Amino acid sequence: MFTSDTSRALLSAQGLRKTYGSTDALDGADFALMAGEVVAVMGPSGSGKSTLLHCLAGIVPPDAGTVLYQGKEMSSLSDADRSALRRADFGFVFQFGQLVPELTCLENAALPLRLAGAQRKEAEAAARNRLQQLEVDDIRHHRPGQVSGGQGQRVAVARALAGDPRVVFADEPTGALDSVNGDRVMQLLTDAARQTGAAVVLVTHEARVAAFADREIVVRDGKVRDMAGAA
Ligand SMILES: Nc1ncnc2c1ncn2[C@@H]1O[C@H](COP(=O)(O)OP(=O)(O)OP(=O)(O)O)[C@@H](O)[C@H]1O
Repeated sequence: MFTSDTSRALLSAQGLRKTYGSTDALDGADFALMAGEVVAVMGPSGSGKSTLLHCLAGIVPPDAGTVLYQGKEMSSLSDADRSALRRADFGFVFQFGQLVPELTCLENAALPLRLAGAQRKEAEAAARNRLQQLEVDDIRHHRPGQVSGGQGQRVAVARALAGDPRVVFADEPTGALDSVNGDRVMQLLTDAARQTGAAVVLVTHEARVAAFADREIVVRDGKVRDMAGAA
């Protein structure tokens, strides 16, 4: 259930504003995410969903408003500390184009851990666990160009989860897949997140994708509307 008690939230935002030229991408958006919760962010095209996700993840600085992660204001961190936080605590899945074509699926899944300083063996062992969980361990030696769209997205999810993040940010993770593959990716993503205790912020246009979440919110004209009980 949605709560305005942001003091208990793992990640929260208040009064977020972000303007691009004359466009108000966010116009006073509030948000709260509890630990382990899967929240779908819905809304029409151009309503501000991706901008909200980028501000919550510390990728884009809001023009006004605050983002608190574990009670700490993101804007108070240095760029280096924010990057370190993203590497340690956050995982990311996007619609497409996120796997490095020259690396195998296993190397791709292990990449964030390698970038965070883990040894190859240790990083690849953790990545293999996630590839198994996402049912794509068999294609671990393939390169992304040699696997299907659904398999590639499962590798991307395995990569996002390999470092045991507290929050996974997923922006239209099934947007390039047919409904059968999309549903499978969503089932595996949400099962794995629930098993590891990761919270998920899931941006999607599609009600069938949002149905995998615990709760839905709608972004409209840069503002957030809670949809608890209205699904
Ligand atoms: N980097 C940018 N430069 C200029 N305008 C931007 C930028 N990012 C977003 N916008 C604008 O801000 C508004 C919100 O964009 P955003 O991508 O957050 O919406 P969205 O709800 O995720 O849309 P979609 O569902 O189509 O992906 C749109 O009008 C968009 O054109």
